[in-house]
Amino acid sequence: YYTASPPSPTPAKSTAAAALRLPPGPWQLPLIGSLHHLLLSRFSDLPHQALREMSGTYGPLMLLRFGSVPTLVASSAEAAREVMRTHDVAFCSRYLSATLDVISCGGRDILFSPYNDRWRDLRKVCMLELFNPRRVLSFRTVREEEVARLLRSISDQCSGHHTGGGGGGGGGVNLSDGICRMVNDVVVRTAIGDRCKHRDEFLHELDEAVRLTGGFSLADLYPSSRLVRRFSVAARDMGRCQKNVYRIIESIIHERKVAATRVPAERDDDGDLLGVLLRLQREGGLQFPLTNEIVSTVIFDIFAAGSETSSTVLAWAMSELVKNPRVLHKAQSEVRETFKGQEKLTEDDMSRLSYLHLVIKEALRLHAPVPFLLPRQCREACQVMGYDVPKGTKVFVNVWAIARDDKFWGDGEVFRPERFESSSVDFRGNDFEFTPFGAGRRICPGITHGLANMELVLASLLYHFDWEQPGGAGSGDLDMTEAFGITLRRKSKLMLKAIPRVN
Ligand code: HEM
Repeated sequence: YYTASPPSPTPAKSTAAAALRLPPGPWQLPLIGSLHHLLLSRFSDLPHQALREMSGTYGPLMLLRFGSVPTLVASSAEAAREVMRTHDVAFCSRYLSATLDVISCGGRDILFSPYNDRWRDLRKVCMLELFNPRRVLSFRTVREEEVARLLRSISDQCSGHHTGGGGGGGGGVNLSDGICRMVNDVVVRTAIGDRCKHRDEFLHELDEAVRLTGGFSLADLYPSSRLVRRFSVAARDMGRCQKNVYRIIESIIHERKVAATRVPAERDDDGDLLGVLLRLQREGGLQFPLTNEIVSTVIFDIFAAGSETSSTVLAWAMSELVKNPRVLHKAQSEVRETFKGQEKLTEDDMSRLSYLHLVIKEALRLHAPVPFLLPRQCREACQVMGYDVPKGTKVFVNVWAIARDDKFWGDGEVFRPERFESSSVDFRGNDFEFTPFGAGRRICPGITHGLANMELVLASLLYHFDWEQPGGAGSGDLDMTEAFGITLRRKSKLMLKAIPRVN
């Protein structure tokens, strides 16, 4: 046994590695490295929690080895600041695991692309066409329509128009699925101008992708072993998932191209992101050929990153509200008193609320949907908090743990939106205690978009319905178990009883 195996992906250079001052970490075994510490932990299926516990012993900057992959784990605000601000240039590339390699077509997208000119260009196009505040605002009607559809579907379930458990009784409304479909419809409409008729199949594949890309499958632990990859169930499932997802997206692109040739006069190139990408593909203008594959990967990124995150946070926010009746009552009173007598809420109304925004902030704090951020990779050897980090090391920033750290938050595990009332701590990448969207060059470009997708729906759910656990269960009984994947969802679907509010 040795305490720190050569962290560099080139173990032959062990003499050079021995001279390095590597970050601390638990002892390692040949072949599996530090994996047994994770597997033997009481949080074996929740690595973000297991690593938080380990950081209590080894400190805020740890070096572990999972299979053959040296992994740096940052677990404090100071360590996060070093990674995402002080050494942002060194850590702004992505680590492409075997499963991520498959779903991102070798990192030819934005989310998992290495730090290069193609990533910069694609990100710039999306910033201009999708993410800037003016553009986000222009999609307001889309959000209002989709929220109205969700509310109608919940009302229908309450009045028994829908089979499968009425909202007023039985098993309750499946709010997880309702929210997920609604947010996906919004994001897809903003990216391609219309709903996706294969939406449910797409969401099913996305579920699979989220589960498979957590980073701890055999293929991800031994990325250089062709044998492991060949026999890995996760790699095989991921391949199938990738084929299905790209078949759906390619059919959307194909239909769009055919429609454009049929009625060229009605072609609105700049109406949505897909139109812009197809125009750029025809006209050139980027520093690289915009192939069909790249267009598909970018559209997939937006569909996936946009809907998975916001719907996960919304499901957690509703769970916390039902679990904390005091907060639910306060948020509901604010919405109902502010808009008393109004038939429905619009986006313009959202600026008149204050507590609701704190509820969303607190849900983002307690349930950072991407617990380790998207994995980064050290591009050049550097020193972090006095330790050497070798080039090629995979990096996790445990933002989930940092946002619950009692040293900073006091009662970090408690859902208490009021904590933000007198605090200037924000999630836009400057306060490293709270970075659910990341920070630095790879910060999420969809913050405004994501917030807009959450505010109106949460306010409307509270305005139009009362919410309870089905079957008269008390609020304390609500299952809050997490399911680990590249995002952190609820393990069980959120089933709640919706009681329409009578004005
Ligand atoms: C609650 C909402 C959201 C959360 C919490 C969230 C969180 C994140 C996180 C943690 C990252 C990785 C950051 C890093 O590594 O530093 C990310 C990246 C990204 N997000 Fe979001 N996101 C949200 C909404 C959205 C939306 C609505 C979109 C698009 C419509 C979007 C598109 C992206 C893209 C394209 C990236 C990749 C950026 C890059 O690698 O350069 N996100 N997001």
